[in-house]
Amino acid sequence: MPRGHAHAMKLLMEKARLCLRARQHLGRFEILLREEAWPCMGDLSHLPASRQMNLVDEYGRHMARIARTLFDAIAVDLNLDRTMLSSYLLEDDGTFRIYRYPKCTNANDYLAMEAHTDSSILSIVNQDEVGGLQIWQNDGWFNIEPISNTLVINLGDLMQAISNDEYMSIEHRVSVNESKARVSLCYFGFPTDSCSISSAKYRKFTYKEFKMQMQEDIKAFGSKVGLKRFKIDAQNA
Ligand SMILES: O=C(O)CCC(=O)C(=O)O
Ligand SMILES: [Fe+2]
Repeated sequence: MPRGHAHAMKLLMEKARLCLRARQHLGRFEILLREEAWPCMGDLSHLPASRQMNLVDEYGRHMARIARTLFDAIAVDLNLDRTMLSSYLLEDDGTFRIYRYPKCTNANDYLAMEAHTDSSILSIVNQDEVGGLQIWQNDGWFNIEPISNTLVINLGDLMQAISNDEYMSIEHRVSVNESKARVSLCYFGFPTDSCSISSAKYRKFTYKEFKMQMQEDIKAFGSKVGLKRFKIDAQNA
């Protein structure tokens, strides 16, 4: 990708992503809405804003329920301490994002979202029929083809730490589409701030420490270093 273009694209996407018209605490969820999201919500757009918000809130509650069910099943598999389950995944504090990725010519030269791992416990992605989500697998990028009425679950960094690397955080990115804008609804489940995470391969840290370290790294290096910071015997960047 030409360097100048990559930079311009990055700024553009950052701007688009951070262009939050509303950042509201609606009861249980922090909801981040991108300005362009509403017009493309199709059958929702004719509804009054308060009704749209109710739907978003309701959707978030369903996502929290699904996240809880999945996490609790994984917790049984991992034999996690049952008293810790509610702090490992705090249902009341999920983050819900609605993304709209504009169509873009020269799709091969650009990315809609750079490769990354989620910092969450787990994330639930609902992508539309345009597609574009890709995961890194077997040394290559693998398309997650959209399947209607199907959600994609991405495991995040904190799941990896809790599970002592048994459930690995997946690296993913979003490609751009030349002819169609893409919309995705993404829910991210997180622990409580004070939740203490420890496993054989990681030194003990709280979710709050993880977040603070991430913010420091982003400031210093422009991107997160992530779990490597907490890995025992790892060379910290
Ligand atoms: O839009 C998507 O499908 C994925 C978004 C994503 O990976 C993220 O927000 O972390
Ligand atoms: Fe992600």
